[in-house]
Amino acid sequence: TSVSVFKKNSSLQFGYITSLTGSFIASGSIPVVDLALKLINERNDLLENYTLGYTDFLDSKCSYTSSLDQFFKLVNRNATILALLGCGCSTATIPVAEISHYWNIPQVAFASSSLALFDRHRYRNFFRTIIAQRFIGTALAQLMVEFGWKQMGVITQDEALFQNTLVSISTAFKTRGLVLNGYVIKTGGSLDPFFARNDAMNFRINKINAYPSFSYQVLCKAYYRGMYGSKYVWILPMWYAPDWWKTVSSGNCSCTDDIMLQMLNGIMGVVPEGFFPLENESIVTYSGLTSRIFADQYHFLLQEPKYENLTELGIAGLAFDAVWAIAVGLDIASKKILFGNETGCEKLSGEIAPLEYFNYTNKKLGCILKQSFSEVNFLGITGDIAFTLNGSRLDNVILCRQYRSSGTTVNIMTFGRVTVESQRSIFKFLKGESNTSLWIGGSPPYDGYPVDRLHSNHIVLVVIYSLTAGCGIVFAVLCLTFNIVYSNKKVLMANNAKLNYLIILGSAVLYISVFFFSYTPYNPKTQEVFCNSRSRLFSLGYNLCFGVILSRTWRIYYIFSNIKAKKKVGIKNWMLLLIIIGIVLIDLIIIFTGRIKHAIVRDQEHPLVVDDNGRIVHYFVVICNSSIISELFSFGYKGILQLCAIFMAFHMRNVNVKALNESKEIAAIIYINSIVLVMLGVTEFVLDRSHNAYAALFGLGLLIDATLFLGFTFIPKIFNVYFNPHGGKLFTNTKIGKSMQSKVAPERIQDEDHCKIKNTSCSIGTLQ
Ligand SMILES: NCCCC(=O)O
Repeated sequence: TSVSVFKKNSSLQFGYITSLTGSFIASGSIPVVDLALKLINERNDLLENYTLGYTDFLDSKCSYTSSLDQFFKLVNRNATILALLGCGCSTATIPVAEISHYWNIPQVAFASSSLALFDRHRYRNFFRTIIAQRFIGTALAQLMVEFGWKQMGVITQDEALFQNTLVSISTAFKTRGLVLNGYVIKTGGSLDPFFARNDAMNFRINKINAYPSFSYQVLCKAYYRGMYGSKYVWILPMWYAPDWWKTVSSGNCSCTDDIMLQMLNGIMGVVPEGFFPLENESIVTYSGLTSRIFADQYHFLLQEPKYENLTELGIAGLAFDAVWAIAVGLDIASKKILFGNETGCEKLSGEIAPLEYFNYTNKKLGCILKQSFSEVNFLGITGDIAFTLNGSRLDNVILCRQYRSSGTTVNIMTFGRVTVESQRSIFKFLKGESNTSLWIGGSPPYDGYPVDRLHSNHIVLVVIYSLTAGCGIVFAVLCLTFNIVYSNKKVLMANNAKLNYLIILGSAVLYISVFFFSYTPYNPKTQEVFCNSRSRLFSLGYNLCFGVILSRTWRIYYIFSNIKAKKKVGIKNWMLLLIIIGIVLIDLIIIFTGRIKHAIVRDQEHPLVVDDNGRIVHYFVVICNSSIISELFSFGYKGILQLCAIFMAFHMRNVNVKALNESKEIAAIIYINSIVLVMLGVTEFVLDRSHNAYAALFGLGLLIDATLFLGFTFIPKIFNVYFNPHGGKLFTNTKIGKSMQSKVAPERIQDEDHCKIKNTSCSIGTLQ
């Protein structure tokens, strides 16, 4: 049926394809299209000799293929159309807009806001009254900044419109340094990937970038997951039909209207101002209507029997303006034709002829039509209707709106607007609106952005270990005093008292390093310094002590292995010193050549903590491992030294020359140190990210080791000096086990030891 109201001389027709079914329903445009035609055809100053009408309305089903199908049907009819109104949602419009210019007709859309349609090379004859979703990202980013949010989750329906909006959001977010966690879900696909993300609950601000039925499902699912209330903010496109959330309208029954009302309350979003009829309801537009009258008439029409089953369209004003744009465009064209004005279209094929004689192959008329539509400029019900070079309207004002429900009704309130300018964008609350009217509690909810904190070790651990290490240092000072005061006692002279200074120094360094292992400064840079210091202090202290023990072990082992040799076996002081220096140096070279990598990594002991204010806290620790190779080298090196010591200690297990060779104490040190070394190695390689366990075990190992070296070296000597101040019994208890008996006569050891103590020329491995 052809729709035209008042007949003039000739009739002009446009095609009308819209999405009557599918993801986006724009059937509610029919009454306003009819209303616009009625008003246009009543006018004498517009399309004077013509009656404008559309052939019939066709359903693009908001689908790519259905839309193309309808378009081909339309252009293959006998009746020629001069323009196309359509084709509903962006998904349906895009493919038709790509080919409609081959039929030389202009296409005007009122419900296709995809950014993709900006491409003039592809969509040559395309115009639209709807504003493109160009500034949605910028406006959202501005709101994020305004409310102090840093991150947002976004679930996007896999459709052209939303894919492009997602790009616009992520570009704007990147510019502002905001975090976007996006999921794209196919239409009809499962929403689980979005909700099952590990960190889904961390995102308290979520944007649904989708058509209404998809949004319904997301909100419904969010309800059952408890993702609503004052702690969550959902952001929606704000151009949905007024009743989109109702169970009946959405065709969805997983949630009740009550549930959806609960979900809707507080939901906010942004939408270009030009989507809606003028806010100032007293301005009379080109159509002769004010926005108030338009709204009243629309609601009145929707009650009429022929329209009663249609879904109210939130953007009906754009459909109304689109019909007016077609009328004005055709009117301009008819005047150009009347005056023979074909400027810019001269070289094209086809005759300049009245509009009623237009056919799809007439490029000249097609060109005039396109040019005429480009010149359209009038005040529509939604604002100024004029097209830029890419066929879209200019609009840089984005409205910020919020659903507010009371009882069983829900209203959409505009609370602010973002004005997007080339350099910056500005958000302003509307009069009477503020954070207080927007949020329960008067301030924006927490966005779930984790607060990063550097974890420090438990204070009890730090205190206990520091006190113990302090006691250790006091003990080292006492040993030092003892070593100085009693340096002329036989028990010390017989055991290279000077080397004891190195043990004292090494142990003190180990005690000091305990503090560096247990205390963790809050500043990452200071932590790095601590990290560097502690690994070096540990190696230095350990090797000083163990170097002395090893060199002494070797001395005894060497003497007793060469006891039968004719030539006197002499081990000089400097030889032992050289061994110790060598041992220390090699490890320090390993430590210093291995690159120390500082990394701030998630604390495995406390990966995620919610603090008293409900904020998510991510704890981090600074780890400062050398490269694994250098760590392996360093511990491997210590392990090899340990094995050598065990080997020698094992072979001397039956030697017992009291006070001279300390073989029992040395053996005890070596065996106990083996266990400590294993503990340190395991801690270093396995527990480096569990900072408290690491500090506790490594610190314990160091305390044991330092005390072991000091204690076993000095306590027997202190006892000895106390009970045997003159060293009289020093050489009376000499036993040599089976393995050594064959090699040495006890009298010889005694004699040679004795000679040393008496400060004579001596050769049994004593320092000279
Ligand atoms: N404002 C409705 C947009 C729908 C679409 O572009 O598909």
